[in-house]
Amino acid sequence: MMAYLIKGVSILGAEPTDLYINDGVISAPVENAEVIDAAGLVALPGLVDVHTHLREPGREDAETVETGSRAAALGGYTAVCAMANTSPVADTAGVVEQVWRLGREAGLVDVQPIGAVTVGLAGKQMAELGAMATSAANVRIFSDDGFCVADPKLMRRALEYVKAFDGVIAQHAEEPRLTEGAQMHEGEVSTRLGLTGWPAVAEEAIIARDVLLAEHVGSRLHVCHVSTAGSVEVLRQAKARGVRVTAEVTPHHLLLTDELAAGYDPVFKVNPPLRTRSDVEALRQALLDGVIDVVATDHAPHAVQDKECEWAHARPGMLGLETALPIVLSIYGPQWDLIADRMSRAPARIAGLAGHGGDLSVGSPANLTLVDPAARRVVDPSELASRSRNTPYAGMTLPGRIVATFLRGEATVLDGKAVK
Ligand SMILES: NC(=O)N[C@@H](CC(=O)O)C(=O)O
Repeated sequence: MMAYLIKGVSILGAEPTDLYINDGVISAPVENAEVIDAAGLVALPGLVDVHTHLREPGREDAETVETGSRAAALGGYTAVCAMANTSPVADTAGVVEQVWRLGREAGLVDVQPIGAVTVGLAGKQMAELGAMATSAANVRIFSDDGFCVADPKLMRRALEYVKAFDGVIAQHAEEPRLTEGAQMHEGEVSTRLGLTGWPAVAEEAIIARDVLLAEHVGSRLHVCHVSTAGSVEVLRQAKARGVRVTAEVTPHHLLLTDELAAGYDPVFKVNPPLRTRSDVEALRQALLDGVIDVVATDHAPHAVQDKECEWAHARPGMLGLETALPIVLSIYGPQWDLIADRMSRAPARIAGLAGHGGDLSVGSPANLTLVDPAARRVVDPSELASRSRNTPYAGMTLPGRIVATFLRGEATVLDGKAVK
């Protein structure tokens, strides 16, 4: 294994220093290390995504574990949690072990499978959560993402069940009766465009119900892709009462608004939908306050035929892994400690991923990324490592180039390029 000397790097914005990597860990100085000139670069703990769609098994035309892992490494990630809405659904020990094994084989990031809450994501019958938890994949997060666990009795039972192994239910909060036929955020713009609306209350009502259920049974709830100002208020109150709830926001909900639907370009169709400017402002503040714990990408690759079609027929979802850090940097600037917390430490804690989200001290696992905050890059969809092209940021100039990423001391990205 190669040893590295990362020369003159700023750890989380501190004074430049030399960082050595040897034998998979941050080490004391060693001889014969490969020197990386890191003047002007910032070292962060490797990013961790609690919400990634890798599409394998089933939709390898949109993404595979390997292509998604490469996109993740290029985005500065060292671990991603793979959502269960594959085909077949990741609702058995067999499927989660398959995804976990594919992640190991790709060897670019740690791929931690998420298990489905219900069989086939159908919301009727609880999946074998225990079997997934005790499998080689060691599943701790369970989610029907793409669908809401709408049945309150089933949600309660799932919350109770995962307590036995300190698991967490990650809820896609969407009251399905309130979003039937929905195409975009319900508001002024949807009225103008004549598209069926997805009202904010459909998200807020489920979060309100679920924090009460989690409180009642004393279990852990995680809320996926929070998108409205009202949801932030529900979460703020629940946290103040001590409910064990965590929440994520996506880069696109921190940046984009429903006005973008006006061109009917399906690249802006996503679930939950892009909201209003005041929602965006509330989400930004909530991430600062810690009411929202993490930035999660909800990286949702889709094949061309599923995206480049009429708005109503297009699948919802956007790419996220390769642009997340630049988007966050463009919003918050060089607040490195905040970025490290919301994109690495907190997600590693939620997902129970020991070895990630560390402090880069000597002896700790060398999971880290080097960023050039001064570099700017125009997003070119054809240059992305993802197998899909559905980025909403095409043509935008974003700050922050990911120069290198290390997974347990092995370089996965060097000079801004994937090593394998
Ligand atoms: N977030 C999305 O817009 N899409 C997700 C699933 C979903 O939440 O609908 C996907 O898997 O494509």
